[in-house]
Amino acid sequence: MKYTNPIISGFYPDPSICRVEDDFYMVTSTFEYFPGVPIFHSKDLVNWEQIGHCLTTKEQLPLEKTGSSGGIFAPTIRYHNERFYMITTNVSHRGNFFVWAEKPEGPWSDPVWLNEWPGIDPSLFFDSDGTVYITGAREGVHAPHGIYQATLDIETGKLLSDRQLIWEGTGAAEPEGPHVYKINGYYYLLISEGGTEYGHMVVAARSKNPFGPFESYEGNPILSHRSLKSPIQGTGHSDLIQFTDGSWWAVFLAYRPIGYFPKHHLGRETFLAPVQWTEDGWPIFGDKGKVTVEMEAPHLDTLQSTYWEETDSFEKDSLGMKWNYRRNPIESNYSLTKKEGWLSLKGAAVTLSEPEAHTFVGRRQEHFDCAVSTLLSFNPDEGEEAGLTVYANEQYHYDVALIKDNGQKSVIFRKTVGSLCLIEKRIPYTGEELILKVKADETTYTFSFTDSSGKTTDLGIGECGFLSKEVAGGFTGVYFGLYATGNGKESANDASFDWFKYSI
Ligand SMILES: OC[C@@H]1O/C(=N\O)[C@H](O)[C@H]1O
Repeated sequence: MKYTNPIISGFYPDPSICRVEDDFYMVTSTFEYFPGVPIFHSKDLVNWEQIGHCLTTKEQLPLEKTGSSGGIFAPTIRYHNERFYMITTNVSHRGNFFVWAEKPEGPWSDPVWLNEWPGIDPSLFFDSDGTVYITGAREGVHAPHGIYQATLDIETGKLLSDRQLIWEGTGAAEPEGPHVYKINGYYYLLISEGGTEYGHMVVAARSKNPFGPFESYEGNPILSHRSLKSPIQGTGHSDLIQFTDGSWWAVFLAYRPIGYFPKHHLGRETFLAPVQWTEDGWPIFGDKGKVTVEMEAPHLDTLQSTYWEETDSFEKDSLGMKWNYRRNPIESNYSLTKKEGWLSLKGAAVTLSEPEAHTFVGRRQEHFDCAVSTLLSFNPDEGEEAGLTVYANEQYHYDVALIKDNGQKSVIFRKTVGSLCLIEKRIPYTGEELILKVKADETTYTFSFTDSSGKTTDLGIGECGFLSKEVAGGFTGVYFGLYATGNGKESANDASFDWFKYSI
C-alpha cells in the first residue's frame, strides 16, 4: 500500500526510533519549546499517535533565557532491559543528559547529567555483551569535528572508558547525528554530513570492532537530495529500524521548500523510507538514496489518516499534547479553571519579541493549506494586548490582537519582520468578544476577524516566506499561538479563549 511523506508533518526534526516487539516509538527535537521531546507510537511506521513528552518538568527541561533554537537538540530513544532511554543535549543548560522510563508515556526520570560528555547528538548502543556505548558529535568548538565514542555506566552516567574519535566522516561539513547498529556481525555507523541544509546527507561506515577502525562505504551517500529537483530537500539525520516482517526502514528529517526562490516555513519534518541492502551488505535508503512523496510500504494495511479537523474547546483541566509554551511557562499566567471551559491567559510584561517567558501557548502549523480561528473575550486596560500569532521566532511573527493603547481599544494586525515592526491595520473596536482568523496557503497568510454581530473584516496578508528558515533562521517551524502581553507591565486583566479550531 502507498503512504505519503512526511509521515509526521510540521516541525518534527531529528527523528529517532526504537522497537519493542511490534510497537514502535519515535521522538523528535524541540529546542526552546516546553514540554520537550514528544514521543509517538505506531504499529505500522506510517500512522503515528503522540502518547506524551519525555521532558515535562522544569528539572528535566530548564529553559530560562534560552534563545530561539537553543535548548533541546537531537534526541535518541532506545529500549533495553525493560527500560526506555531518551538521551539528548540541552545546549542552553548543562549539555548532555538522559532520562529513562518503564512506560513510554512516562513518567520519565529526572535527568542523569553527562558532565564528562561534551558535544551534541548523543546516541546509545546496547551491545549483546552488556556493554553500553555512548556516541556523539563534536568535541566542542576547538576540537576536530567528528564522531566520538566511549563506554558508559548507564546506571550512573559515568564514562567507563576514554572518549575516542572513531570516524571523521567522508570529509563533508558537520559530521553529526550518529547512531551505531550491530547487524550481521558488523558494527554499522550511520551519520549525517553537510549540515541541516540543502547539502544534507546520510553516510555509512562499518567495522568488526565497536571502536573501529571504520571503513567508509564507497557508494556514500546512502541518502541525499543534494542538487536534486525534488519537492523534498535537506534529507538527513536518520535512524534505522527493522520492521516485524524483517524489512528495514529509516526515519529521517527533510523539508518542503516553496517557491522559485525556495523557502521552507513548516520546519524540518519526519520522513520514512524503505532500506535495501547491497549484496556486500551496505544499506541504501529509498531508490538509490532518493525518496519521494508517495512511497510503497508492502506491510501497510491501514490507510494513512488524512482527516484533520481539530477543535479545542478548553473544557478539560489540562491542555492537549499539541500545545507548547516557549521556555518554562509562568504557570500563574495560564488557567483552564478561572473561567470554566475557557483558556485564560494573563499577559506577562514581556512581549512576543523578547526572548523571555512571554505568555504564549501554541501548536505547530502542520499543513501548507489550513485555517485556524479562535474566540477571544477580553476587556484590556491601557497597554494590555491579547490575540493570535503566526510565529517563527522573536524577530519574525504576524499578530492579530485586541489592544488598548492611547485610551483606544482596537483590533490590530501587526507584522514583525526582523527589525521592521509595523501595525499595518488598526480598527477601533468597542466589543469584548471577537473571532480571530488566519487562513494559510503555500505562500500567504490571510488575516481577518468576525465581530459579535457576525460581520467579518479583512485585516491583511503576510508572506509565509518571511517566516521561513531561509529568512528567519533557526531550527524550528511556524506555530499558531494564543498570546497575551502587558507591553512592559504585567496585565491585570485575563484574556479568555473559548475555543481554538485548526482545519485543512
Ligand atoms: O537540529 C538541531 C541540530 O542540527 C543538527 N544538524 O544540523 C544536529 O544534528 C541537530 O542536533
